[in-house]
Amino acid sequence: MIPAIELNHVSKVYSNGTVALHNMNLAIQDAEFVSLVGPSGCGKSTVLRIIAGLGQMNSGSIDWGVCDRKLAFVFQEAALMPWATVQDNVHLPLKLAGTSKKYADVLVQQAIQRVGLSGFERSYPRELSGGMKMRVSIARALVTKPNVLLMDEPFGALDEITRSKLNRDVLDLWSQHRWTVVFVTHNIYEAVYLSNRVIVMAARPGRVVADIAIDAPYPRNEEFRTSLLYNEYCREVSQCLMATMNEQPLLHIVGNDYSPSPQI
Ligand SMILES: Nc1ncnc2c1ncn2[C@@H]1O[C@H](COP(=O)(O)OP(=O)(O)OP(=O)(O)O)[C@@H](O)[C@H]1O
Repeated sequence: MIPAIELNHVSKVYSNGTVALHNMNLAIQDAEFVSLVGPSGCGKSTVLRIIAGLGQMNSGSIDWGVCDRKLAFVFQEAALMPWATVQDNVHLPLKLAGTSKKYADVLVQQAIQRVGLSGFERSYPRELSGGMKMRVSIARALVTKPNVLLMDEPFGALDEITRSKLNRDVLDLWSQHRWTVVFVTHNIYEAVYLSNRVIVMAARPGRVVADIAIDAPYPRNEEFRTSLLYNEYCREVSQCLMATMNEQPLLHIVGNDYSPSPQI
């Protein structure tokens, strides 16, 4: 099967010499829910930005197996326009795309309803909780009917209960729409709960160190969260993460270039 997104030997060095990614390979299948976890600075956001075309790679390539590719990005900050209502915020990408007002109104209403915010169309961001703002942000991503959803720690700033609720809602939406999802999180429990696969990355330079299939059926519910299987997967991911923390850097910077660290 041709992967929906395939990173081949992708490397990224920022202009200040930081080797954010080195020789990263990752194949994501159509309709897969894949989470990236790893220590701070290991390049998770860089991967998302490169997939989204928001950043250039220095070497390597991305192959796309998705026909009619439509990407949407959800950031950690809801980044809503404070002066605009919920419906106007959700309408923004359609306005930018020049979608007719009549069709856009239908899409906006559908997206707001999907994220459970019906009745709040005319509310302003200041009148919403953190979780509701994040729902608006998700609605704004969904309104364009994406087939690839890139989420960069979308629930990192939320309390645990709100995060759990949004996790369930995202899984419900995903089971209906079957987007290909690449989800960045620091939270092992969230990653295991949501994903078909958890990719563990290490830092300096950013690279994949483990690819763990979460072999548990969907729909996943509270029963799964309290199961032995879930706990075992969380422990496995956690152990991989701990192992990455104890590693020595593999690369060092030489001018604007980088090369393997000398073996000691
Ligand atoms: N624009 C930039 N210029 C220079 N270095 C950058 C830039 N953006 C990121 N970096 C560096 O690249 C590395 C990877 O950053 P990135 O944000 O992708 O990591 P991350 O795993 O998403 O981190 P976090 O979990 O803290 O959000 C880090 O060392 C970071 O300091």
